[in-house]
Amino acid sequence: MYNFTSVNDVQDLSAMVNLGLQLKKSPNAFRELGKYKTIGLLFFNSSLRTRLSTQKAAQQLGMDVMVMNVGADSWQLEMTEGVIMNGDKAEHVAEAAAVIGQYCDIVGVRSFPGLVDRNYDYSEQVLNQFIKYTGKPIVSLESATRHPLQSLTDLITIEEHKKTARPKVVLTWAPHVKALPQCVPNSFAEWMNRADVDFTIAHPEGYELAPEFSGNARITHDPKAAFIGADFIYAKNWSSYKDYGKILNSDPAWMVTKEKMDLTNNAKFMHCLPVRRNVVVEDAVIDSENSIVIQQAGNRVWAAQAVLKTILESL
Ligand SMILES: CCC[C@H](NC(=O)CCC(=O)O)C(=O)O
Ligand SMILES: NC(=O)OP(=O)(O)O
Repeated sequence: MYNFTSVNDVQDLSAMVNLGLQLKKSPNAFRELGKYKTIGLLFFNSSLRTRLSTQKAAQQLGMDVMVMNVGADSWQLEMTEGVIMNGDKAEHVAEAAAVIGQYCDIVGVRSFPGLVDRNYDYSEQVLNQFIKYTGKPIVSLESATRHPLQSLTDLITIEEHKKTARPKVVLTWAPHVKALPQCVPNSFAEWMNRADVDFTIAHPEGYELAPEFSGNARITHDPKAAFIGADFIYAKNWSSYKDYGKILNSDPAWMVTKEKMDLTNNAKFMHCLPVRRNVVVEDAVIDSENSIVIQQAGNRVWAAQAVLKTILESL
């Protein structure tokens, strides 16, 4: 594996999941592998889990780590090709990425979508420019359309906690006060459609994900029905893909409540975090023993370490 930007970069999904679980048991088994190698982690947007877990994973493989908040710590970058740079942006991504590629053996990039121009976002302009100009392996730390480290984490967590061979997994939309990316649900759906699970997506009308992501998932527009008999409830807000970047619904009936969780097969509650308590999910659920959001966040380290180990072995 060279780049890690989507599930398509993973040759053997169950082997990658098992590697994550193996590393969780023996975190320092490969501490020599990344010695004298450097990873650069670039953040155009905020992060807690991705920033800390990826650093920890790299350190546990013996790597040196450099972290930069692009635009805040560095120069404002011009991302558009062929423009006259007479505005407020001092550096073009062509030079910035190429220079970063001189310093790093692997580069991680977080760059959320603008949620204005769907074609621009869904063509992954920013991620592809770093792939083009760094000349080094790129790991997505959440791009304009996907969050693959989160999705590998989610699959590892489901594998760890499932009680049946083919669990019923439900991705349920939940309200939010802001227009959020489709990255996490896109990516979760992409990975679940390749995993051995019974997968349902529940969302209001108008929140259909792009078909290349929702795939053959069962879809329902009923905020309760999918909870019946579920083994895993994965809650997430996203803005409309069809009416791009818009908030079409804020009905609190879509919030995850104990009443709805009581319809499940004693389901585990999952969320990628950060989560808006009592908007997305009520305290009674996220504070219950059915919530595995902290264990899920802990597994971010093992997902990142499995990916970095696999890339290091191909260098
Ligand atoms: C891992 C999730 C990152 C991001 N979440 C947010 O931007 C939440 C921001 C907020 O709640 O104000 C998202 O939804 O893609
Ligand atoms: N889930 C996740 O990626 O969290 P951060 O945005 O805090 O990194």
